[in-house]
Amino acid sequence: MHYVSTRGAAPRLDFEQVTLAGLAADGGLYVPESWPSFSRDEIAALAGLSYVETAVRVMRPFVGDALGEDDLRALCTQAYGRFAHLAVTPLAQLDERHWLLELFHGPTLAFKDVALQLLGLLFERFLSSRDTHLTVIGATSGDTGSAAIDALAGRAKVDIFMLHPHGRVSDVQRRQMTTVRAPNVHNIAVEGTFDDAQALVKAMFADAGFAGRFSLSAVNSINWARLMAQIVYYFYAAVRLGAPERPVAFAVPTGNFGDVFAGYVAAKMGLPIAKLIVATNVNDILHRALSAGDYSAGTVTPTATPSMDIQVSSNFERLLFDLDPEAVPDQMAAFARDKAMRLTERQRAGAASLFSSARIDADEMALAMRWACDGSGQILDPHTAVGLAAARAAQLPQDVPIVTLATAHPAKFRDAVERATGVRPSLPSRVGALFEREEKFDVLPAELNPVMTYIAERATPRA
Ligand SMILES: Cc1ncc(COP(=O)(O)O)c(C=O)c1O
Ligand SMILES: N[C@@H](CCOP(=O)(O)O)C(=O)O
Repeated sequence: MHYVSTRGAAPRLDFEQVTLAGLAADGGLYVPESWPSFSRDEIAALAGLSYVETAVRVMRPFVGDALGEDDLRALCTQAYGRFAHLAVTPLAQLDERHWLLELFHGPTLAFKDVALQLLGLLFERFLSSRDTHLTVIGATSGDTGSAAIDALAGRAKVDIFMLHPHGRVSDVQRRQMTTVRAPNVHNIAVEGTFDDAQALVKAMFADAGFAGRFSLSAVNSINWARLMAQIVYYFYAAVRLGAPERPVAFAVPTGNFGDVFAGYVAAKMGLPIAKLIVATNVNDILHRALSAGDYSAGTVTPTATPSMDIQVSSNFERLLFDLDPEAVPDQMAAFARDKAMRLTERQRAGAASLFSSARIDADEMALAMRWACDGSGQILDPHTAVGLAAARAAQLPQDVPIVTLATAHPAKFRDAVERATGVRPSLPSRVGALFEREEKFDVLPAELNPVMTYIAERATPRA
């Protein structure tokens, strides 16, 4: 399997190279040259398999020759052995048609663990045979940062620099990052939004001198390996609910479009997905893009779902490329210039065949939380509640089960959950004594030079 850039001007890479590279040198995102395809029989044969076995079957075509099947199995066993639930990503039923896919049983209580626990091991594996030190730079609105730091803390040959928006993540999210004291972990709070942090990360990749000097890599979903690992749970859940015989719909609380793009890939591979429901909060660039073709970034409004307070949605570029590749370089140039661009007719029609979207405000989110709490005793995190509100509003045939991705544990957002439901969820013991540990982070302006200087002073140059 080889990978190409959405901008068409970066080298074609294999899986090992694409994992270590993160972002493409031309500013684009790597995607597989073609989608692997699963027959109905191959999908049916996933029934009854463990999460690890499902992961091996689904990811094998993407990994190609970079790892043998036994090696891939060993890494998955190690990664998912750290999850607090034997099923890794269990389903919970809310009523006769609504289900939750619980993705928060990993070490840092969010869906990011599913991919990042594996990515940490892939980095270690690929670096073990190379004389290279990796400098991982990432941007987080809270969850990617904590999951990436957990996955990389203390690993040899890697430093991680994680940028989060100062004062715009929950206290649990911040402490999960800033109380990790491994010497290879560096937390930077930027005085700006997540979009500012993400733009800084992309600008550092675009600086060939800097990227080359420090061997940069990425843990955000711009890194293909992140998305690959997220495809697995769509197969795992759909097969449990009757696929390939019965199509299943998924409602996905969305910010950077990574999680839902993994669902799109699952559909391209042959999984019968009736609909992918894109749920945004009031920062609704994706809802406007999918419903009206208008991809234009406004200012970011802080909400009770901070992980989705995003107006520049990186992985949307992968969808646009898949639907109309020639249009992408000009569209991205227009977006970089004007913070706005329009989808082509081909992109709109292609997206409409699988996606629907909804913009969920604070009241609708709180209502969904109370509905789940009163009806089935389930306490949802606010992001999951945004997904569920969109799922309940979706127009789909009655016999299609709708799975809402439960992307975080409610205890990560205790204040918002308590405000909506009156219940204050307690933190699972696996996160440790977060509130007793000392925090360490530095605050920097959201400007390229100070951030690059900070990193250059601490990172290990390429060997
Ligand atoms: C809890 C939670 N839900 C939803 C999302 C949105 O996911 P994505 O950025 O892949 O669209 C995030 C952040 O990525 C998150 O942390
Ligand atoms: N919500 C995210 C934002 C970054 O998204 P990613 O999936 O591209 O890493 C977060 O929690 O940091």
